[in-house]
Amino acid sequence: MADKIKDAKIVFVVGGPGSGKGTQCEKIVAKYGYTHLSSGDLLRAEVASGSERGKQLQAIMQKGELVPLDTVLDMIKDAMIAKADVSKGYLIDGYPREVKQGEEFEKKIGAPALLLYIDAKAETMVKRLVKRGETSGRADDNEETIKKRLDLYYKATEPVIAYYEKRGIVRKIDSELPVDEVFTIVEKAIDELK
Ligand SMILES: Nc1ncnc2c1ncn2[C@H]1C[C@H](O)[C@@H](COP(=O)(O)OP(=O)(O)O)O1
Ligand SMILES: [Mg+2]
Repeated sequence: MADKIKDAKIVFVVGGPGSGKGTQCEKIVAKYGYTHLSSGDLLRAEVASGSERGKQLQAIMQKGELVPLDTVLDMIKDAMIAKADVSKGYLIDGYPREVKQGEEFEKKIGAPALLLYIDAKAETMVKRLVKRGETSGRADDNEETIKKRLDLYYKATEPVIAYYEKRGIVRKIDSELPVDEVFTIVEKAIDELK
């Protein structure tokens, strides 16, 4: 399996909830033809399927907590294999959420070539999420859960950035700017990979 995807670029897309990861990933897909895998979307699809596993996941996500590592990693891996023959690159959006998740990913799948750190202020993220909550239908886009997700982001996910910074693969993206300006910075980071 690792063989099948070893030539494809792996990009981790890391940032707080509402920072704009999904928005930028969509634009990368449109321009570069990468495969976008959002761990949250994969999990929500499982919930929507109504399976027993989905029900357990929903309870965890509603509380703003992290779901078990193996569950997420298996889903990402299956989704990557499914696209292995056509994919030039993979955007792994919303994963790793903690350093351990990154280590496990590398053991089972491969090393990232780049980490896009989508950076916005807490205040900005809250505003965007509350707004997104008006239409997203996401059970976790409410103020109480948003606060928990932000706390968990600062505690568990920021160390991920420090971990990969040591390898020199982190590109910090100022996501306070308008979407298209953010993308201009993103494009430079992706173009460096070629
Ligand atoms: N640079 C930007 N300026 C203004 N709004 C933005 C933005 N990037 C994203 N948004 C909006 C779109 C969404 O409604 C909301 C959250 O964006 P998202 O891409 O869904 O975030 P994430 O996937 O990181 O949780 O904020
Ligand atoms: Mg998202």
